[in-house]
Amino acid sequence: MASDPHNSISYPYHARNIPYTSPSSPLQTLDICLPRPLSSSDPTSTIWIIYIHGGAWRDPLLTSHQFDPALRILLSPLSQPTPTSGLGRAKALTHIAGFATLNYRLSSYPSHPTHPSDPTDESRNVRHPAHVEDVRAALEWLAGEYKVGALGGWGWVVVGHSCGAMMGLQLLHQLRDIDLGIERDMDGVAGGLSMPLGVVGLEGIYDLEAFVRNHEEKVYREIVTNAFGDEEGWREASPAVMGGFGREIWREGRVVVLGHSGEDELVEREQVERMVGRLVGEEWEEERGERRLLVVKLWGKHDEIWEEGTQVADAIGAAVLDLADQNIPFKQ
Ligand SMILES: N[C@@H](CC(=O)c1ccccc1NC=O)C(=O)O
Repeated sequence: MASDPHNSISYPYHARNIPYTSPSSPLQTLDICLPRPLSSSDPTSTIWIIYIHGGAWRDPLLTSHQFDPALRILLSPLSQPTPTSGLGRAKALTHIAGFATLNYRLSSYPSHPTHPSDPTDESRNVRHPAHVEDVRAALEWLAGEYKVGALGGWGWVVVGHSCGAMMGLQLLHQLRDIDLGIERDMDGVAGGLSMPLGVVGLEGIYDLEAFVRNHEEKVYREIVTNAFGDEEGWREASPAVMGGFGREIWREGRVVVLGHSGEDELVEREQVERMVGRLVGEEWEEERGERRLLVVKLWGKHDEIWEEGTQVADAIGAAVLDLADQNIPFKQ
């Protein structure tokens, strides 16, 4: 563990529960980890990783901590059993300046067995686009505070699990909408925040209509209606339906990693297939090229993916190493 002689901060440095809005609810907070002093992470060769947890937009027990197992693995890559994956992770870590894992306001969940939502608690009774607006607020805070996605600062990759994967892509829609009417400068930065260099989606939901149609259990319709209102808004919220990830809109985009496990008991494979179809239709390339789509097969159940952590770490590693191999400066 290194330490900084000037202010005795030790590394890896962790800061938790930082509010990113003002006023802020306990859910509008984020956790940060810096593997080394930022002065030792050059923005031309390092990026930030931003994690968005899952939990069907409503589960109060799934939080920013969902990223902790993967973070632990990424921070100590050589302590892992398989030397080859350890080496890959070690190399990936050299290209990471910081990690942020986000909390965001949730939709209601009055039937939760241990932590039911109270109708007077605004932070547990929101509807789309409030969840992703919180994610955007977190990014704006990171841009102001840490120069993530800011001019002269660091590029970033957004990573999400389940509904968090959908939110990562919806965030691009949000940023694009802010962009409309705003002149982009030479470095592609508008409104003080650039688009990400990449997206990693794991066990993701990408098409709400298909998600509800593909499951008989009525909880699926409940979850989606609760988070998005009635059906007329579902298509517009679904990244696999709406697209908008092509070169002309997402100019900075260079890598997308989509992972799905055949053992996922909650989210069906068709979700990732629809998203892949959309991206291929927008000129993302599976084999090679500068807009790379990596589709990875994962193992384990829906939540086992983040609980176990190695596959989250390796999907992030794959995105980071792909960016590094493209040999284009990461800088914003
Ligand atoms: N634990 C969640 C369930 C959940 O997360 C979920 C259920 C079905 C399909 C996807 C899910 N999560 C996506 O973020 C709940 O209690 O609502």
